Amino acid sequence: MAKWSEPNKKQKKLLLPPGSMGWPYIGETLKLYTQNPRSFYSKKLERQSSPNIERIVLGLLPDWENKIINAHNEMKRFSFDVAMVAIFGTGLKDIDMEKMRDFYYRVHDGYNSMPINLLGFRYHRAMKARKSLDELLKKIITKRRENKDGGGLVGTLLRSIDQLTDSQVTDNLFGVIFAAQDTTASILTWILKHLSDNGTLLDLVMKEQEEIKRELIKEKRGLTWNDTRKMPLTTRKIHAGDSGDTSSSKHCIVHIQRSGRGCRVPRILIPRGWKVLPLFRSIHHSSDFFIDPEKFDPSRFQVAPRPNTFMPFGTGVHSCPGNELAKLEILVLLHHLTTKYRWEVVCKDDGVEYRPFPVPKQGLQVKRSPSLMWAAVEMCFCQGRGGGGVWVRRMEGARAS
Ligand code: HEM
Repeated sequence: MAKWSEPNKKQKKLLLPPGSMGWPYIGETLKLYTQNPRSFYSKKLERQSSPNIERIVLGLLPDWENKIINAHNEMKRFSFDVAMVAIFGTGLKDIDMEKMRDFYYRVHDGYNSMPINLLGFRYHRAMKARKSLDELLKKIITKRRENKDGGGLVGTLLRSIDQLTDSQVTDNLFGVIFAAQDTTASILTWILKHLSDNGTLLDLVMKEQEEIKRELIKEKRGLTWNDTRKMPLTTRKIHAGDSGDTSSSKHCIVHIQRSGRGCRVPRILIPRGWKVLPLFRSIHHSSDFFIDPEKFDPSRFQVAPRPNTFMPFGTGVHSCPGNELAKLEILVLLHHLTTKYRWEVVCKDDGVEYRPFPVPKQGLQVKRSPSLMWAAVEMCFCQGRGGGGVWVRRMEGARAS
């Protein structure tokens, strides 16, 4: 069994500051051992993921039966489960998922809070949970190493054992869960809302998905990665969801390194050595590049946007290595949702909340879906129901698949 050693000078630079709960230097770490920060999740793995994602979706949707549920919370649950499969592969039996989720949620709850490390404060709870999460992850890592289990991202990280310390592996795993969960959940929540608000778009998506479903029934098989390539319309909805309300609130750091005084953009001189944080959301919402940018209009993506005007997954070496996985999981969920259920946002336009990713605010009323043939999923943003987001209720009478 390999031994963990003290980090060397190069590794120390990559560790989180002591006591930190924040974002690890994932891209840097990945670059260190792969020379390519984009390779942690291969195309092959992504393609093999559809059955696992489908299993998660099929486990999740019936859970909504006859209940009012908070869609944003459900989407967070879903994207967390998918992230777990991406990280640990399919061997999740040895992992206490609920414990992991609980610790992670507590960290998440406090990472943006006042840094008061005293009993009773959110930050304190988050720090404690981060420690417990680390211990849990380290136990799994040790077991995986002993069993020479090379599945998932953790397998890839462990193979780079000469270069990564124990803490670096756990930091990276934590960072990937963080990067994978809120982003995807936020986009899915908005897509559900926008599709529900726009019956014509929903009909078009349903039509596309029904066609694929017919093929699956005929060939008696589940959804594959290739099937998701035949969903251009639904994919455009994802782009619209990502560029509209949801457009990534992450940022990309541009380090101004040019010689001389710096770099000049129209009207502003950015001095040499400065770091600039472009906010992609403002680019996606700019009427310089998009007609009626506030409108949820997937048809705008029938034509490719101008270069560098649409970057929901970032750009450059630190752009999102999980982008294909994210699109895959969204498409798989939308396929099952639109072919088996009908839903309705019942309380509309109560505004947007940033946590930090945009999600619908709480505080709207529920209205029942008129559909008879379909199972209906009612959604609203109800005040005081904890967590906020879209509230969903599924009703009886689902059309058999
Ligand atoms: C729709 C969902 C997602 C969106 C909109 C999104 C967006 C982004 C963006 C904009 C960045 C760049 C941040 C920057 O430049 O500072 C990023 C980085 C990253 N994303 Fe995603 N992401 C999504 C899903 C995922 C998923 C599912 C995973 C993993 C399974 C993931 C893993 C990562 C990682 C590890 C990074 C850091 C890369 C680096 O620093 O080099 N993301 N993401």
